[in-house]
Amino acid sequence: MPAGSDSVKVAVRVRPFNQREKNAGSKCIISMNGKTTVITNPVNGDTKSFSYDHSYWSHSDFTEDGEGIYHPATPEGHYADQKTVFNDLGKGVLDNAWQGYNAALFAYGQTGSGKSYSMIGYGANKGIVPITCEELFKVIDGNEDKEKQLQILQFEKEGEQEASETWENMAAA
Ligand SMILES: Nc1ncnc2c1ncn2[C@@H]1O[C@H](COP(=O)(O)OP(=O)(O)OP(=O)(O)O)[C@@H](O)[C@H]1O
Repeated sequence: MPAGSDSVKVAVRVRPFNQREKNAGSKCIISMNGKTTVITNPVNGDTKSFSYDHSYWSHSDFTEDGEGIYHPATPEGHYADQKTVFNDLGKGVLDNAWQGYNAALFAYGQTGSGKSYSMIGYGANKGIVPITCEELFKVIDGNEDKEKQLQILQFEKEGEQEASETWENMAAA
């Protein structure tokens, strides 16, 4: 990554309770304050704090607009929506890619924790990958004087390249 910016960024995101968790009367033991994530032991109230580059509160305090997109319920609300996550994480990866740097973004977490939601998104709530692709093609399409080649690789299993497609902009004069 360019001088002056961090080479690695780590972010944590907490999703809303699913129906099973709601039915079970679950209590959220995570709280977030700025970049800090705090876990509270429900038995004795002990807390442990961890600091990351970003701690995203997406557990509550959101509202759904007419298109089905989730936003903070109030202008000063701390709910982290998809656009916020893209602006903080995806945009930097894209900017670095344009400058010729290799960049990688991966999601880690247990099943159902929200990896696909953040990376791909569901319905109108597009995740980092589709927003990044939109931005990528906006720039490529507006740059008709240059020849560009975009290669999409999909890895299903470690080390195994399942599919490879090449998209070329041959508009160069
Ligand atoms: N930030 C969020 N806001 C609203 N809903 C969310 C959020 N993150 C996850 N969800 C919802 O939680 C459910 C589980 O999320 P998701 O499918 O992304 O998990 P996953 O980690 O990719 O799971 P798996 O490893 O099993 O594929 C989905 O119904 C998704 O819509």
